[in-house]
Amino acid sequence: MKIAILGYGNMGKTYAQSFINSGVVKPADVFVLCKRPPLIINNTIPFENFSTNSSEVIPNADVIILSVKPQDFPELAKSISGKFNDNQLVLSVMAGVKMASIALSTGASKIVRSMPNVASQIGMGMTVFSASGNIGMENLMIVQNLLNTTGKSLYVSDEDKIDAATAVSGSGPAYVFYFMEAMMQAAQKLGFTESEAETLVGQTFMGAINLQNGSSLNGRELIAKVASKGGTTERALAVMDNASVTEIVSKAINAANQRARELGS
Ligand SMILES: NC(=O)C1=CN([C@@H]2O[C@H](COP(=O)(O)OP(=O)(O)OC[C@H]3O[C@@H](n4cnc5c(N)ncnc54)[C@H](OP(=O)(O)O)[C@@H]3O)[C@@H](O)[C@H]2O)C=CC1
Ligand SMILES: O=C(O)[C@@H]1CCC=N1
Repeated sequence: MKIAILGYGNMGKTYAQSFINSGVVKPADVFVLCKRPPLIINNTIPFENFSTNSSEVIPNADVIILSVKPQDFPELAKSISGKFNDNQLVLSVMAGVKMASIALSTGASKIVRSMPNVASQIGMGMTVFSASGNIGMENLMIVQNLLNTTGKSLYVSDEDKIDAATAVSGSGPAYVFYFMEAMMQAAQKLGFTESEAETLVGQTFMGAINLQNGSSLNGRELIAKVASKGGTTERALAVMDNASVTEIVSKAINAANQRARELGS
C-alpha cells in the first residue's frame, strides 16, 4: 500500500513513523508533500519521496493523508483540487473540517475523517473516525488497520461526533498535562523541588491510570477507595466540588467542541 502525506508536521510525521514501524507500509511507499524539502530525515523514507509539488506525490498513493492545520487547508485544497482518482482514499486528521467541505474543495470522493491525539506518537493514541457513505467495508478496514498502528480507534457513523471527540480525546492530553502542571506547582509550593514534584505527580498519574484500567470499579467507587471518612482527600475534594471543577471541565470541553465546529464553518 502506498501512502501520501500532505503536511509533514507533528501528525504527518507520527503517521509516517507508525505505519513504517508497524510494517504495514514500506518506507519507500511513503510520499510526502512539504513546503520545503527537509534538511534531515529522521526515518527511512527515501529523500526523493519528499516533494513540494502535489502532482509528484498524489498519483503515487492509495491513501492520501491530509495533515495540515485547518487554517492552511483552503490554500492546500486549491493546489490539490482535481488530482484524485475515484479509487484513492483520503484520510483527514484536520480538526473541524467536514467531509463535505473536503469533497467540494478537492474533488476527492472517498473520504475518511479522523481525530487522533498526540499519544499516537508512542502507539497509545485514541482515534475516532467516520467515513463518507461510498466507502465500503473493505476500505474501512484498510483505514482502521492503519489507524490501529497508532493506538486504539473507534468508528462513529455520525460525523458530528468527530467534533465532540476532538474536544474530548483530541485535545484531551493537554487537559491532563494542565492538571499535572497544577499539581506540580502545588507540590513545589509545599517545598518539593521541580524534579521531585515531577516524580510525585508523574508516578501518581501512572499508578492511578493503571489501577483504573485493571479495575471494574467506576470513578466514584475508585475515589471512595482513596478518600477516608474525615481524612485529607475528602477535604481536598470538597474544595474542588465547591469550585465546581466538574462543571468547569464540562464548560471547557464544550468550548473546544464549539471551536471545532467554527474551524469547519
Ligand atoms: N497536534 C495534535 O495533537 C493534533 C493535531 N490534529 C490535527 O492535525 C493537523 C496537523 O496538526 P499538527 O501536525 O500539530 O500541525 P503542524 O503545524 O505540526 O503540521 C502541519 C504541517 O503542514 C505543513 N503545511 C502547511 N501548509 C502546507 C501546504 N500547502 N503544503 C505542504 N505542507 C503544508 C506545515 O508547514 P509549515 O510549518 O512550514 O507551515 C507543517 O509542517 C491539524 O489539522 C490538527 O487539527 C489532530 C489531532 C491531534
Ligand atoms: O488544538 C487543536 O486544534 C488540535 C486538534 C486536537 C488537538 N490539537
